[in-house]
Amino acid sequence: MTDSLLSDPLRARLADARLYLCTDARRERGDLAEFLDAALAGGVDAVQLRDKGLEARQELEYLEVVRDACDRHGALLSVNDRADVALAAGADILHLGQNDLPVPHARRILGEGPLIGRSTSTPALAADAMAQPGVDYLCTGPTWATPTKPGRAAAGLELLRATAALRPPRPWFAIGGIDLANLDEVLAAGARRVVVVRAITDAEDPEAAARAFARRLRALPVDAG
Ligand SMILES: Cc1ncc(COP(=O)(O)OP(=O)(O)O)c(N)n1
Ligand SMILES: Cc1ncsc1CCOP(=O)(O)O
Repeated sequence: MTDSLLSDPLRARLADARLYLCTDARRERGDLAEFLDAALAGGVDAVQLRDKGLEARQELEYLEVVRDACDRHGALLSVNDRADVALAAGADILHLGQNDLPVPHARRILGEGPLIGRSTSTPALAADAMAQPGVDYLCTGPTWATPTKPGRAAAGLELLRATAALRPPRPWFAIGGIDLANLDEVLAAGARRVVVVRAITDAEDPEAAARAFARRLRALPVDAG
């Protein structure tokens, strides 16, 4: 990948992102649109539909709703795991885990278009991902164990401190068990961007929750990455 983050409009938008929401398809599409309008009005910068139970056709139907909501609010649309679905949905981002498509293969399918994000769970994996051409951002965690990703041990705040110490040249996000009550610990560990699920999807007032995250995340400067 090139490191010309700010010369590419999509990478510039990613560099500005602080709050990344993953949501499942538990809501009907009309309710999903309303929920997303609230979360995006509150300050969510990127939305991923993360629902392992959907077939591609259903996923695309839901992604239309997410695409429209992101367009209304100028946010980035992210697709999890599948390069074909990302292309078909006109996604801005494809997010890949350690066991998903290798980045060069995904890039071959995607061409120059969407950005690619990579999950990491140790500082060594983060360093490795940063060294890979084509990785546009990292996501590291789970910081705390979470029912949203069962069976995965907590990596702890130490993972965030170690990742921050690497001074990643690309944006990096902390994930896993993050909520408004522990956000200060996440920020103190050096993270400046977060991915959240339940803290917004389960919030009584998703707009207020997103606004509180965004205000506190945007109060601090980010590094070049
Ligand atoms: C933005 C973002 N970050 C991390 C993940 C987790 O991806 P992965 O490790 O591949 O796990 P699954 O989501 O596939 O269960 C993500 N999806 N999005
Ligand atoms: C997808 C994923 N990958 C690592 S933790 C996680 C889920 C985070 O969800 P929550 O914010 O509800 O803890």
